[in-house]
Amino acid sequence: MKGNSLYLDGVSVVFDGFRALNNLSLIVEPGEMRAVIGPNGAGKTTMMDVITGKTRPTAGTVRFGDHDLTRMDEASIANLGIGRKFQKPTVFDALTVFENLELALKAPRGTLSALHWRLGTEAREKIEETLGEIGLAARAHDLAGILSHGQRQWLEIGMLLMQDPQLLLVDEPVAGMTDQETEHTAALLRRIAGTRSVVVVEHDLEFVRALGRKVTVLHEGTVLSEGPIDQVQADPRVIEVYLGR
Ligand SMILES: Nc1ncnc2c1ncn2[C@@H]1O[C@H](COP(=O)(O)OP(=O)(O)OP(=O)(O)O)[C@@H](O)[C@H]1O
Repeated sequence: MKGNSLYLDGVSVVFDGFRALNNLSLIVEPGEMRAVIGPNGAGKTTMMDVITGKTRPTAGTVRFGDHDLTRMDEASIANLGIGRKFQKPTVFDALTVFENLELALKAPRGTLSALHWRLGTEAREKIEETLGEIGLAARAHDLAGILSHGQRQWLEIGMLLMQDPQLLLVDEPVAGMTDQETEHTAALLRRIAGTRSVVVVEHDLEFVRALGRKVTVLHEGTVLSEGPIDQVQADPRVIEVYLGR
């Protein structure tokens, strides 16, 4: 499929002599969904920060297709189509679900006034398509403030989708969710991946299993193990440093 691969090669991040990332290499293909797990302090957040330009690597290559992300600022990286969902939702409680999605739509630039109506229709269609994708069509005109924790997380994912990302980085999406919400989130992310790449950082291994995709285990800033969940869970190195604790 078309789209860009995410390519990290030999990436290190050193904070005051401490190696948060240590020669990390990782490739995420266009349309792929990758789960990243690892114990506290493994470097998962730092990896996301390096991809989004929040943290500059001390060494190594970070590319998205032909773009060298180490030379770009956060806004330019976001404009390439790399979206990040943090753990804490930032939806507007006093607006409806529909209005939150509308607000997240990129304002069309340099639009002629004659095109406004048509673009308005396109925007509405896009919002409706996204409502379907995140499973909140029936809640479109409810205030975001009355949504459940899980529904707010889905709305936030929807707000990112409004910006047509090529790569979505999702940080601990199921923390605090009910089992049913967790299952719904796995299905939602499986739907989203395919037309976009998705990198999910998560502690909940049952959720990672439900995603059913390749897993990367980080430890001490580098890749300890990579493969299907059954394979990494059976890897003695993983059992020793992470799963067995
Ligand atoms: N700005 C910073 N200055 C100094 N050390 C930092 C900084 N940011 C992160 N670290 C350290 O780097 C290591 C990796 O942190 P990181 O947050 O990337 O791990 P993580 O895998 O996301 O952990 P968690 O699962 O707890 O969120 C940790 O030991 C952390 O204390």
